[in-house]
Amino acid sequence: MVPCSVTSPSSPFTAIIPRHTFFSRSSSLPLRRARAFPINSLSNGSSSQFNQQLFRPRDPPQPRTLFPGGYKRPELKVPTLVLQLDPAEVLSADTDALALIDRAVSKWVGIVVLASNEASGGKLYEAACSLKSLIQDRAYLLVAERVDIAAATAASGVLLSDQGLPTVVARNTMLDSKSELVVLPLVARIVQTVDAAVNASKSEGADFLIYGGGDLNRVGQEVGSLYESVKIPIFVSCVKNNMSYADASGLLASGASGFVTSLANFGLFGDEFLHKLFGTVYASDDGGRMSENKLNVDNGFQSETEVVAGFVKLEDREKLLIETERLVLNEAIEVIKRAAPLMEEVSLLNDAVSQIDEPFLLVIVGEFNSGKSTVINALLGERYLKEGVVPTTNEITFLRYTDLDIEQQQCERHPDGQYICYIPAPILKEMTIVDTPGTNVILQRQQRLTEEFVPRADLLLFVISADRPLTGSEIAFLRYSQQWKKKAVFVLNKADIYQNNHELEEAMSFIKDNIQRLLNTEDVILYPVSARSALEAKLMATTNVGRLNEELSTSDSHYGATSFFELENFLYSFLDGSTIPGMDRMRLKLETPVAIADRLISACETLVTQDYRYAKQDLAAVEDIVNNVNDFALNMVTESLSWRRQTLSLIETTKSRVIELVEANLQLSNFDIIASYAFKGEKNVMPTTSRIQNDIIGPAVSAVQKILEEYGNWLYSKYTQQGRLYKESFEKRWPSLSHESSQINFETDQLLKKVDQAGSQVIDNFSSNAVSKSFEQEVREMILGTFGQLGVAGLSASLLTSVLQTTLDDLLALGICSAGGYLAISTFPARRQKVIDKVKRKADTLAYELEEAMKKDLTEAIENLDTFVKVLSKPYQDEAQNRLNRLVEIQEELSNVEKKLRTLQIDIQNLNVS
Ligand SMILES: Nc1nc2c(ncn2[C@@H]2O[C@H](COP(=O)(O)OP(=O)(O)OP(=O)(O)O)[C@@H](O)[C@H]2O)c(=O)[nH]1
Repeated sequence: MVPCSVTSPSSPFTAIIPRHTFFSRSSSLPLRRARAFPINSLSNGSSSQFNQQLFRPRDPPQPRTLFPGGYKRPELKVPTLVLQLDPAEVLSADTDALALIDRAVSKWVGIVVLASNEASGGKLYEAACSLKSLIQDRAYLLVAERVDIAAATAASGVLLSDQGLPTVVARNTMLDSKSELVVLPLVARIVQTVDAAVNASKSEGADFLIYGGGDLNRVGQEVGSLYESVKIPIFVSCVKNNMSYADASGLLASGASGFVTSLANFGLFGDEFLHKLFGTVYASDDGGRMSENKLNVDNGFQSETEVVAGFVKLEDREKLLIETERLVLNEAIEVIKRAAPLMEEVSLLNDAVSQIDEPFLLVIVGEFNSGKSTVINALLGERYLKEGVVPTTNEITFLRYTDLDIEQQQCERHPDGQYICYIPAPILKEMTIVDTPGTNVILQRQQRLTEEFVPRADLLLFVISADRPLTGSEIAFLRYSQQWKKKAVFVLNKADIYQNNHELEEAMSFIKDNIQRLLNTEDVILYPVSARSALEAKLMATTNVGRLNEELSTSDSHYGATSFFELENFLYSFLDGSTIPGMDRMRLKLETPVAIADRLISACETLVTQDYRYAKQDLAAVEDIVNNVNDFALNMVTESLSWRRQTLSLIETTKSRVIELVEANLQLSNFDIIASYAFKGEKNVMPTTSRIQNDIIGPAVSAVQKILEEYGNWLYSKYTQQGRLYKESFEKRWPSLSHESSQINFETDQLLKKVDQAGSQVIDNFSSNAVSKSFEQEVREMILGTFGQLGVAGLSASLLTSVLQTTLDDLLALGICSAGGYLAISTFPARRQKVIDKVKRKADTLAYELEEAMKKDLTEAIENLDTFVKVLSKPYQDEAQNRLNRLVEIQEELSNVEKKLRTLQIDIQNLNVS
């Protein structure tokens, strides 16, 4: 199957979806809430066990982040429209239809469902691919029924009919098909009845429902009746209905999260209709229910959204700051992604940015059994969380506020191991409390879950148990949390176990001193409490939480309980924006993402600096290899000297032997013999000449030829071997680049081919025959010169006899011209010397030419090698240089964004300064 050419493989909003968030409305109050059951019963009921099994976090094949506890959950802003499309509509060449889809997803539509409508698999696949590239990340794309096609096209999920696959099977099939998925696929179900809706939302774990069509009044009523029992979004199918404004607003008012529309119907709505519809919904006040939606709706039609809960009700100044912060942090995210594309922890920052205006997160941490759950229960005034001597908290548990009574509270269990529980405790109006698994549990997963969560905390409440104050693992955890610059408040719980005040004070000062040393600060807040006593006291007292603290703090004499209320007072003052702790709280909230960004940026800087150093080293290594040719050349020059010496000495020896022979043979005593050869003409070779040629020069030439051949081979093997060494060095150091350079390989191989050997050419051009001939010519000229002066009278009889037949005329002429024998003969040594000089000159010239030619061969070989290395090194050099340039740019970007973060930090610190 040809893969979709769609670039974005993940669901929309991936970048801003917090891993723990189950639809953004859970970040405040759910739009629809199920009937509540006690939190503890979640782990008791059989259906919940089934759920636990279904939603057991899958162990990813490889950790994808530092926080491998689970997947991200997609986030959906409601109310929204679901656009149902037919494959034929998508594949038609109707540009108006495509433009309408484009308009729909750019503003009103959050989910697009591609109906299968009996289309062939191929058509459906094609339509899904086109749709995906058309809608991009602007809406979720779900394929009806066909999990295989949803998986193949990297759609966001699948819509199942009530007869379709079980939800969990569909989800797991999609997860299995893409091991690198970080965002959970969406699985929605079409239901036709109230029972089916309840079943699909609870035991099946569907992400949202589409309530089947039919009479809108009836459907509206049924959806309304589901309000209490189904907490996931319900969209009413109105594909076949002509929706009036009254119908649509009625459905939304009854609790529907939106409705499903066809393209044709959507075309009829018009912007005014939609503005009016959604505008009314947001403006209406139905006792809080609709206003709760406003927190989460921001896909184009909530510009004047008014946020309601706790700290999200921000002053203009804070709002402005948050906007600036969001911009800077988004910029930081981009820079981090560029600087360290593999740094998966950037998802932390994404999460932090997306939660920037969510309620304050008070995160309770501590070793297992230290009393975290009891502390939280005491804060909440009810035994909402399980307590026990064995580890009881296995998941990150978010406690959020609900104004529904205790019977209606509810928990949502997420596949990534997190609970979100809604509790009507007043403190939760102002902050979300997060219970975490103990940090020294044997199961590493729990420890990891807590560690992962630390960066997201706005304030850590560190619970230390009085029976084991400050253990090694507590210190390790504290150190870890400080890497994220987290502010922590310490609680010494179970203070009731101390026999007396002295013991307590001793423990307090031990803990304080150590924490002060560890955190390098004097400012350590430590409350000794007995959470158990405080909880018992609260439970015994009146249910009127408003009066409770006051009454207990004055009436209860138990130290632990009383001091617990001091902790509570501190936390409340922390929540009050008009107090100094309250201002601190705002700052902490704003600083949380900045601290994460800081940490990631500094990690990036370390990485980039390291990369820069590596790139520099690479560049230097390339230059070293290139420069090494000089060293190699020097060595070669030295080594080549011996070759030249050998050659020259051979020529020298030859020269000496020739001279010796000349001197021995060109004697006046055997002048007649030489002269007889001279006069016999060129056809007769003198014995001296033939000895020079055959015995001396001939063998010498062969010997020189041999040396030169060996020299050539030596040269060739040396520089090709060196060339290969260079090549291997490059390939070994940068294996990833070597396969790309096959063209380079070819070019460089050509360069390493044998050089033309000038030395051999010189010696080949040197002919011993020609040299002998020229020598003989010289001798002959010498004889004739001498003989011409001597005259015929000076010649011996034998000489005359031998020459008379052929050169009588000349001899006569010579004799007539002769001035005197003595004079003639006396010039003989000088003439012989001339011959010897000529022999010497000839030999020296040859020696010179050979030496130059051998040097030329060497130079050429070195130049070839130099060019070879330069060509070979070019891609490596370019790569290192480009990397270096890019890293310099990134360093600059990092330092710019860091400066902005600094400014932001100053602004946050000056939050109260107008
Ligand atoms: N004496 C005494 N015992 C306490 C106090 N607070 C909690 N405990 C007991 O300590 C045990 C552990 O309490 P939990 O609240 O479950 O501790 P936890 O830290 O939440 O435990 P995990 O969730 O398993 O990590 C329980 O038996 C509690 O009753 C206290 O103030 N005094």
